[in-house]
Amino acid sequence: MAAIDGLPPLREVIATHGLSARKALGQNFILDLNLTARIARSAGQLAQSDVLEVGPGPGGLTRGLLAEGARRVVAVEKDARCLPALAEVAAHYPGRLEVIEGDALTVDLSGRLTPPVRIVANLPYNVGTELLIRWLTPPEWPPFWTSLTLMFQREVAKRITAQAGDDAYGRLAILAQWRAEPRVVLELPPEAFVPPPKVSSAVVHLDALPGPRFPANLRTLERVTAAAFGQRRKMLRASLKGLTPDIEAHLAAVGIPATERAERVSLEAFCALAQSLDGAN
Ligand SMILES: C[S@@+](CC[C@H](N)C(=O)[O-])C[C@H]1O[C@@H](n2cnc3c(N)ncnc32)[C@H](O)[C@@H]1O
Repeated sequence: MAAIDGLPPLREVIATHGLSARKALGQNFILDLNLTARIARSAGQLAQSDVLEVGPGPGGLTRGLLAEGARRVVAVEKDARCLPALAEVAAHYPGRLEVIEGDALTVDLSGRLTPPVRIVANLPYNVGTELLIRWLTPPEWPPFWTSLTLMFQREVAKRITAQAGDDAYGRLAILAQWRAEPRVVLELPPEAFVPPPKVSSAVVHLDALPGPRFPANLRTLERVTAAAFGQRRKMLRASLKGLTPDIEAHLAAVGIPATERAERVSLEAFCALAQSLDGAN
């Protein structure tokens, strides 16, 4: 029996195309089309947007995005075995799905997407974190994307949304919250995937801010937070002394106690410290 979008159910697609999940590619598929539709809806205004989907696999989330009205979807998939299944989705939605066989870490997408661009992905966790950092650190801001809606291991989702004082607070929270507005929109148990992974997952949605939340130079902010969180249990006057001999004066200038530890310092205070180190205050 056809699924709600008129295409075959995903279990049938997987059986027809012999898509046994490959661990090396982080393949944990979502086969429930109600769930992929929910994830697609959490990406926001799809009707006016081009969507970059990374890792479409057998096409469950792709179908959700198209059924929910995405203007166009450009999908990058590394596993060539998935291409025939994705071609069937493309035929069902003429002119709206372009599938690129390639590695999301190296593929050239220039000229393929028209703003506003929303990025949506259920990716292997390591690839997802690397891409998130890359999407948050382009040389120019605002970036080419309007929002990111990404599946992560629940622990990583916590690291992205953590506040000063939380155990999970660190460089990822600072970077994500400096340039974007992240929030967890959905939590998923292992059983939501086939095969089930060992850990729970969460979908994080990040809206790009028009400009950084507080002024700071990206490279300086990264240097400061790398040093501070590299030795997160140490007092800042110790963990940051490698940056400049007069670190205590800079800390005092921006009102951060020299005895404070990185995990208790707000994003705003880290930005002020970066500005002070750059002579901008
Ligand atoms: C967790 S599965 C999700 C598949 C599908 N989106 C879903 O929700 O059921 C991850 C997908 O990403 C693909 N993938 C893994 N590494 C990739 C990479 N570097 N570039 C593009 N796709 C990749 C895998 O082949 C797989 O199809």
